[in-house]
Amino acid sequence: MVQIAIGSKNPAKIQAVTTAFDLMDIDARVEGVDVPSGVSAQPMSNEETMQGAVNRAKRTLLAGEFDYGIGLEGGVQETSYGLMLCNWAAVADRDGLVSVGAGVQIMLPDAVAEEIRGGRELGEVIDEWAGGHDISKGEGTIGILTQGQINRSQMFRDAIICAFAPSMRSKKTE
Ligand SMILES: O=P(O)(O)OP(=O)(O)OP(=O)(O)OC[C@H]1O[C@@H](n2cnc3c(O)ncnc32)[C@H](O)[C@@H]1O
Ligand SMILES: [Mg+2]
Repeated sequence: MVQIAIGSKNPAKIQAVTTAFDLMDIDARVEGVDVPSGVSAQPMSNEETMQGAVNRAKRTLLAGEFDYGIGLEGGVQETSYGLMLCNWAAVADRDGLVSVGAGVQIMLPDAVAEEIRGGRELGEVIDEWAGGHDISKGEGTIGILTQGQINRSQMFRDAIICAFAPSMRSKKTE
């Protein structure tokens, strides 16, 4: 059984890891560990969000006797079509290898984007905008904006599978 630590206690993130390993047919024990991301509470670019995921993955791996540390981070990226929601996954292993993968991206409504540009966190803004509570722990902004077609857990699940792909390939050639 593979021992996996995920650098968050957010249930949507923990669920994403569990489902990703189920889909990859890997027998895994998944534990949530609270670690700092080392980036802003609201990362403002793809690069900063990716760095947050990598920091969490590395720190999580050191938190116990784990085979892999996983970091998941949400953020935003300014584009010529407005502010996009972006999400990154990182996997760190005992050999010091780190790999990353990303989730689908979606345009944020102008009213939401303006609040975030003004310095607020998406989690709080989306709750207000959608009239919800702790949306970031459930369907997520992606769930709200896609009418539930894609939820935060599914989005991170795919990002994790992409981040884990190099490890899967190296296992096969061992
Ligand atoms: O406990 P942690 O793991 O930190 O979980 P989190 O929900 O805070 O998630 P992130 O730190 O990765 O996300 C950074 C910020 O963006 C918000 N956020 C990111 N993606 C979101 C989503 O899909 N829905 C709602 N809020 C989101 C989140 O609430 C934070 O304010
Ligand atoms: Mg956070």
